[in-house]
Amino acid sequence: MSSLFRYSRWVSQFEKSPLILTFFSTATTESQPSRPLPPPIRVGLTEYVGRSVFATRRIGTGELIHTAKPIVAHPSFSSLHNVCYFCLKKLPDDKSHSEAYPTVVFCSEHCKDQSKNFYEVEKKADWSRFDEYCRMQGLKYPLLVKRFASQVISGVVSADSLDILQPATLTSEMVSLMEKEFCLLRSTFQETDVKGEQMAFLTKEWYTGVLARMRINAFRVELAGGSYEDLLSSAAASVEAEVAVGNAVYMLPSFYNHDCDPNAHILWVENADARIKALRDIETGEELRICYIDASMNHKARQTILYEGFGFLCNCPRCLSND
Ligand SMILES: C[S@@+](CC[C@H](N)C(=O)[O-])C[C@H]1O[C@@H](n2cnc3c(N)ncnc32)[C@H](O)[C@@H]1O
Repeated sequence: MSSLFRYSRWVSQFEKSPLILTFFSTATTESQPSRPLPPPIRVGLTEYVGRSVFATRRIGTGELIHTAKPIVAHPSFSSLHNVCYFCLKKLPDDKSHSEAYPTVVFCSEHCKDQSKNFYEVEKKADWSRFDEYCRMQGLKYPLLVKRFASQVISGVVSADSLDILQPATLTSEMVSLMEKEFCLLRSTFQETDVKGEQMAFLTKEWYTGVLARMRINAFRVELAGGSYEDLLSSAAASVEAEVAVGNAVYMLPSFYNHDCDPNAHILWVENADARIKALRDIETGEELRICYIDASMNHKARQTILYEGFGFLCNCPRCLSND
């Protein structure tokens, strides 16, 4: 069964009954963090832009709508030695290190424990050729696929767990450019004692299907820092953050469509756990949208980036009014 077919099947399930997705996420009243409430949102179909997220009650400006843990996250090359290899939290200076890869550091026993299964698989292999190729080509998503494949081999996630996400349309040229990184990924696992049947999912079709989803759904994780609790400070800090510490894919945040004048905002305070907050009052039934890009750019620049990076012509009210 092809990935495309599986994706279409999910879409037709949505058409029959809009699904309320609550997994990987919690909503809390910030004063009562110990009693998580279901998030005040549902995922449903829109007329023109596939699935989207809708408010199930009125949401106030600045409200934390929900949080989301990554399905898969990986530090960027430049952050490998100063963030936690699992949660991307900045390491204290005495834990940061300059030694060459493969040394990696976890920020806590909890993160080490969470990583135990996939890291046992990952560290069996010599990743130098794969990593060097990705570094030279400036590729970031193959690192996420490497981590996802290690998670699948270790049995903590299933190989089709990202199939529900919308895939990018890949040209045959894009697919052929992926050949080399795919072969390096597979041969690196093949050189270990991982059994053939544990790697049976690792086909070129699987690889391109996962990468097609990451191209559209992965977020650049930019940490705002632990001291920013108020919404405006967090938003400003996220824009000013020097560099992204890594990339991550989430389930629920992947259903938010884009708007150049959004009513919601995604931010990261101290690690790759995402927070979605309301930027203004949102009415029951209203669609929630975030901004995928720098909204301060002009209309033409925004349209170009959204088309080239995400493959769509933005239909938000701001773009439709040529602003
Ligand atoms: C991260 S997904 C959002 C969820 C998606 N609608 C779905 O059904 O899974 C991004 C994709 O949604 C569509 N999309 C999001 N925002 C849009 C917008 N403002 N205008 C047109 N299409 C949009 C595009 O197809 C884009 O590649």
